[in-house]
Amino acid sequence: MRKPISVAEAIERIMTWCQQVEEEYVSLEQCDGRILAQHIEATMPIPWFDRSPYDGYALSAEATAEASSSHPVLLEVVGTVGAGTVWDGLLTPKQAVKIMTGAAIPNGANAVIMVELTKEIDKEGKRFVEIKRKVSEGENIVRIGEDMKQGEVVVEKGTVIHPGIVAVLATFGYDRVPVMKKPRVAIISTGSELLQVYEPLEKGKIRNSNAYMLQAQVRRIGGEPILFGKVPDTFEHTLQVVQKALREADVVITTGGVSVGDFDYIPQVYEHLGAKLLFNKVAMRPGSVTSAAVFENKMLFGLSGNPSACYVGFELFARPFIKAMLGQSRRYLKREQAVLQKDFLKPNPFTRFVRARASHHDGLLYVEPVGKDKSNIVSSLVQANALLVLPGGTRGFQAGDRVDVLLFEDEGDDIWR
Ligand SMILES: Nc1nc2c(c(=O)[nH]1)N[C@H]1C(S)=C(S)[C@@H](COP(=O)(O)OP(=O)(O)OC[C@H]3O[C@@H](n4cnc5c(N)ncnc54)[C@H](O)[C@@H]3O)O[C@H]1N2
Ligand code: MOO
Ligand SMILES: [Mg+2]
Repeated sequence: MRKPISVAEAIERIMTWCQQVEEEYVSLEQCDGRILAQHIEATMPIPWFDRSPYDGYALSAEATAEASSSHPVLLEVVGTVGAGTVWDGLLTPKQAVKIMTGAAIPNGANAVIMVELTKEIDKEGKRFVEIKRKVSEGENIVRIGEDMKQGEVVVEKGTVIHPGIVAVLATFGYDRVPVMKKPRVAIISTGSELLQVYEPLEKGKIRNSNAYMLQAQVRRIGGEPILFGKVPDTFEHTLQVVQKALREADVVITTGGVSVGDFDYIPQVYEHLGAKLLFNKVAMRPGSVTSAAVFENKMLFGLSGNPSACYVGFELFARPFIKAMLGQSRRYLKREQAVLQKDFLKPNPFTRFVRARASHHDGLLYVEPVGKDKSNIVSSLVQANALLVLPGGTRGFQAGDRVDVLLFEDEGDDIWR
């Protein structure tokens, strides 16, 4: 007899065994999608020199104090400076330097006027710029540190590196980027009925779909999946491959063979290894037989063989564990309230996680169950972007009811509620 525990209790038992992975360095070109292992602190102010945001003329604002359309001011243009070059002299109040966007402000200048507001005039072989309005001190100058101040934490560790963060890393000269090592996650499919996806079908056999589904789920959260293929349902074969996986990976996930059938060997494998069983029954549907055990500080997840139960088991248990290994605080599926769009009248003796599609309309989140809801179903995983959570002990829900949903693609929550 197996004793069911709640999902919350199962998560708690797992999470106490979680250890963060080490960090490693990858090139800037390869860092997107990885998880930052250190805070990124501004090592200098950005920009680090005063610069012009426009093409125009750098000048001393005082010289334009009396300028108007009836009394234009003429300043002598003593040079031109483009981005990347520097005008070395010291500007006097009667002078201006033509300046381009991104160029450093010359010494002596304290404002820039846009080229559209000026006219350049040639007089006795000299260049002058005509200015018909007052320019204030500091106008059109991007100041040192305006973007980022020295010492400021710009990106926190644990953040998934996205294109904007790549830009910040390049700005500070990160040629190599400290990221969390990817946890190596072994994936073992058990089942004598399983075929390679390319093998011809035979009566009673099916293709191994769970392995590839799990591989994609592991990748989606930043882990490194390692496929250990499929094993026939014998104790020896199953034990052997689990032992090999324990040697080579940080986390071991098996699918199938975890229930009470004659050829379900995962419970015996845990026992033979002397692994510490954390649970072997969770009060939930699908995936009530989901199990977890610890061997030499490595987590073994025994997920159901049924595809939808396997998918849900991964998202509820393996996902937060792997994300925590990666140092991410938002490790749990994001939970939100939504309006149910269709009746779901089945009673829920255990907490039920229904594959569903959530979508926003006019600021409200709506959710509807998708496809067939049995745990052996694959097709409903196509449309699902969320799980509808129907608490154990409830009798059924009607369209219009407020329900909880867990969102697959969201950044996630810090806590399991
Ligand atoms: N007497 C009982 N029988 C069952 C119970 C129960 O409580 N009492 N629970 C049922 C439920 S619910 C589930 S879920 C399954 C869980 O079984 P296992 O985790 O042991 O998985 P298997 O028996 O190995 O396989 C179940 C099902 O999934 C198919 N499968 C397995 N691996 C794959 C794969 N890699 N890719 C695609 N499909 C796979 C397999 O062929 C079976 O049809 O137990 C119920 N029975
Ligand atoms: O473990 Mo089964 O998927 O509960 O239906
Ligand atoms: Mg079975």
